[in-house]
Amino acid sequence: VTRVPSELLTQSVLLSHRATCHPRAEELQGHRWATFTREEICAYQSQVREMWQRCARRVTEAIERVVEFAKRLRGFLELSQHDQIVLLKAGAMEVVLVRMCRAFDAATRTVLFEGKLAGPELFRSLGCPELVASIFDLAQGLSALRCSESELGLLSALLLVNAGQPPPCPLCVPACPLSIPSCPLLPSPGQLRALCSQHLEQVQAFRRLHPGVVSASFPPLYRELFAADPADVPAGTR
Ligand SMILES: O=S(=O)(c1cccc(C(F)(F)F)c1)N1CCc2ccc(OCc3c(Cl)cncc3Cl)cc21
Repeated sequence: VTRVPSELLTQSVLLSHRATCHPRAEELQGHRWATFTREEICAYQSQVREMWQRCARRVTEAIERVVEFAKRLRGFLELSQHDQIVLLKAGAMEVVLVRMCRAFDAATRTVLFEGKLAGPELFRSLGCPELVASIFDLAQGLSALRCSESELGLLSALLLVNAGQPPPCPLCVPACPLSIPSCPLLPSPGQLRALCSQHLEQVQAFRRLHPGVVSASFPPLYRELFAADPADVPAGTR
């Protein structure tokens, strides 16, 4: 096994992270983002299907950037395609959720959405205020850590590599030095997993309320990751 010096590894993870985050770090620094007007917020709040479609498109774009990040991680492309898909299906949304903290503004508790700063109320028409609140809480907690891009990149790589593994039980962590050190401030693997499950539940609830909308107007990757019918044949095996 070729041992890569840790600083080389960190450097390559940082470069992959920087190249696949949006907005880029330079755009976030010093840029004063506008907030939505009352009229714009009311318009977003009055459209249920359109808001779901907008968010599904944004999530899908964010996941596509995480896929690109993974492909640039040393060794990822050496994995079998099956293993690559397993890790991405289990971990991409967790990385998307962690990356959101970069676009969170702690002073106003708002997050960038379609070019402007949005509070949780903008997403009211999604019909899942608890999930939206939990996502904002996660972004707030992570942004309070003031992680560097390098630290976020390493955390993202760890989440992908550990994706699908059962979260370490509190009793066995001390005995297993290789697990992610439990840091009280970092989101626990269980917390991220719970957010992803809540999102999945909400998608199922939306599909029951609005039959046909997801299959007719959501991005194919979103459908494959979050709304695959048992009858669907996974794209990778077509
Ligand atoms: O749409 S985002 O640009 C977005 C951006 C800011 C705040 C939100 C929200 F919504 F969290 F406040 C959504 N985006 C980017 C990264 C991301 C991760 C999860 C996500 O889940 C949206 C969603 C869907 Cl698709 C269906 N049911 C409930 C939810 Cl929360 C969206 C998202």
